Amino acid sequence: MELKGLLKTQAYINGKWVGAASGKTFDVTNPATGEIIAAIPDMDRSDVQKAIDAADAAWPAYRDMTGKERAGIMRNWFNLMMENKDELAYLMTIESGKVMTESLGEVTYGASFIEWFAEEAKRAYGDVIPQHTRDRRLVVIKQSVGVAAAITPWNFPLAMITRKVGPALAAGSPVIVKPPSETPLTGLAISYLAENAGFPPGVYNTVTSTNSSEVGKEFCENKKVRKLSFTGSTPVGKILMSQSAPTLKKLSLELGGNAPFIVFDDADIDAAVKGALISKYRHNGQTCVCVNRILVQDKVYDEFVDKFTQAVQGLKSGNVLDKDVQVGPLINEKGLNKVKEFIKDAVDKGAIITTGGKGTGGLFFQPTVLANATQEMIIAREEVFGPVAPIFRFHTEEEAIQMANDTEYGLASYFYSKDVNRCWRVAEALEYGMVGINEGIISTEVAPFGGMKESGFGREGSKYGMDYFMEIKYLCYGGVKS
Ligand SMILES: NC(=O)c1ccc[n+]([C@@H]2O[C@H](COP(=O)([O-])OP(=O)(O)OC[C@H]3O[C@@H](n4cnc5c(N)ncnc54)[C@H](O)[C@@H]3O)[C@@H](O)[C@H]2O)c1
Ligand SMILES: O=C[C@H](O)CS(=O)(=O)O
Repeated sequence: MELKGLLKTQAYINGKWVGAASGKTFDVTNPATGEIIAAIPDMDRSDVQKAIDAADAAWPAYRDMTGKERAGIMRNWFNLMMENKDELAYLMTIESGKVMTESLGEVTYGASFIEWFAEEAKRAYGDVIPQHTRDRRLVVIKQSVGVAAAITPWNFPLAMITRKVGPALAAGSPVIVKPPSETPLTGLAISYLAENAGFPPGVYNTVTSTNSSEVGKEFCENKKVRKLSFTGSTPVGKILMSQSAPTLKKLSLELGGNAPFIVFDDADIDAAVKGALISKYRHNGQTCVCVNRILVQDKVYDEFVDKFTQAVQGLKSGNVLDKDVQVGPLINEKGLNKVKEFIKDAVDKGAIITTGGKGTGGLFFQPTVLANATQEMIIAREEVFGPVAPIFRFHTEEEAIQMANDTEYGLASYFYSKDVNRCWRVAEALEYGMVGINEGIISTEVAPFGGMKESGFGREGSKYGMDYFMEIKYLCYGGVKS
């Protein structure tokens, strides 16, 4: 696979490809090989201010377009992403270490948000309200919120961007994207496709920087930015929320998780093993909705541990560019060391490694299963963000729900049971924004993605997604002669 023109090494502001005013750059490296892929602009606040000014200047004309006109440009962009799927996936794999099959899947998943919101752009319906007096007429309209900034994480270099800019662009809001310094190249590539799709200059902007806290402060403090949508860790989400208070910035926060995966004794165990495997080891365990804790009812605990261990041992490692490889590297040393630290803590507190537990060179680590896990272990309370599955034992439904909810996070959760009444009871009792019932993969553009508690607030995708980038305005017409 060769790069045919989607490797962009400059940032994209106001319809132009530019470097940092300072001339500074930073390297993007391949986590699977350690090789440098490219050097790209290391921007500061003055560069970001230029992007914000360009977006603000483009806003009036863009918001005055009809939803149908915006939809046409978005449809072009969706088509270009799909036409360039292989090259986008290749770029994503070499900069993120995501195995090729998952990168191909992410391009389709990420592009689906543009397809979905191109359609939603034509349906930003308001209301006509039956008037409360004879001489008035009441109408509600929805309008673009204004310039929207997006800060995104490294684990989904394309989909976390399109899940934000899709509703914004559909609503008539120009965007400034700050992709992660670990994986910015895919974001720059889709900026090039956005340019070719026909977005007017200033409507779509991408700034690149290792000075993420400075960029974040500019987004929070600059009054021209009306909306900030962030996806990343909970600690950073809290920083942004406190920084946004002085300007009362509209916020959407998609933050960390600690997903429970409950297996009841009436579950289809083979289906539960399959669901837990794909949900846990997707992107090497580096997704916010990956299973972080597997809770298995006493009667089926040993059967599940045995079958799940065997399934994990069947996962194929190797060259992440090969389409049959399922296990890639961790994103960096910090991620690798966190995995090792969590395993050591668990083993010191009584966990038993049934498979894995060792590094295999570089940033690669064996998919690992820990039996005999307990609530005292760090891995019970924090997302490991790596290929480690701790398996906890429980006795009653009430205990399972208590264990599952015993966390400050509330993003995704999963459980397997064939008892319909139990399914309703448990689904309603789990304190999570999303619940997979006999299913380990739940994310889709047609359903609302998001969490509660310290996993953040707001929803992305679905018919609800655009409302986070729109203002609701009430018009009251008086003096109407009946
Ligand atoms: N809820 C979701 O949809 C979702 C999706 C993906 C990842 N995540 C979470 O993200 C985390 C992993 O991603 P990560 O390591 O990139 O997270 P991170 O919070 O370290 O970084 C996310 C983004 O924020 C930027 N950033 C870092 N510090 C900042 C600051 N002080 N001000 C402004 N921006 C700052 C980074 O450069 C990056 O672009 C995990 O906790 C995972 O659960 C959540
Ligand atoms: O890691 C976070 C992503 O939101 C996961 S998913 O691709 O949306 O399931």
